Amino acid sequence: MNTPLIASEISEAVLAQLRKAAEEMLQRAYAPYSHFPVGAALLTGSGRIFQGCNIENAAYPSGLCAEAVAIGQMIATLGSRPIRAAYIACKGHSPAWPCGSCRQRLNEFASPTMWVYTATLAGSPQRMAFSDLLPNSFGAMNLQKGGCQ
Ligand SMILES: O=c1ccn([C@H]2C[C@H](O)[C@@H](CO)O2)c(=O)[nH]1
Repeated sequence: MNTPLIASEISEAVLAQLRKAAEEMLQRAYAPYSHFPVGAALLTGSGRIFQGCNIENAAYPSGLCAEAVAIGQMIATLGSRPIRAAYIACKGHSPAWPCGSCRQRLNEFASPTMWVYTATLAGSPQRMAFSDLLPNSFGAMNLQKGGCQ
């Protein structure tokens, strides 16, 4: 039987740090085509924070999402770590939840109790458990030896 996991709380102080890290990225975003800067910050279990911004490209599909860049920063610095929380910042009128591809990217490194926060610059953050953002996900478990038999 699967026991539902309760996500561990993130303190107000750490959330403020995460928000600052994500919002800082809005200044660095390279989004000349969509004019939609996105900033992402990832909190690892050990308390490290990794940042990323979207990086667009004239060949549109070659652009990178902020979450992908933040994951790249984490992997290049520390290697694979369970992500405890992700914060997505945008300047729009409504908060932006991670796109479908980024949900899958985050799934690879999400701790079982990961939180996702999102907010505009002006608004207060909304939060969801990652498992509610991507239920019944496809992941490493599916590819374990014998997984297809
Ligand atoms: O989760 C998302 C969704 C979109 N974007 C970026 C991609 C593109 O540069 C811009 C508009 O889609 O927003 C992200 O960075 N993360």
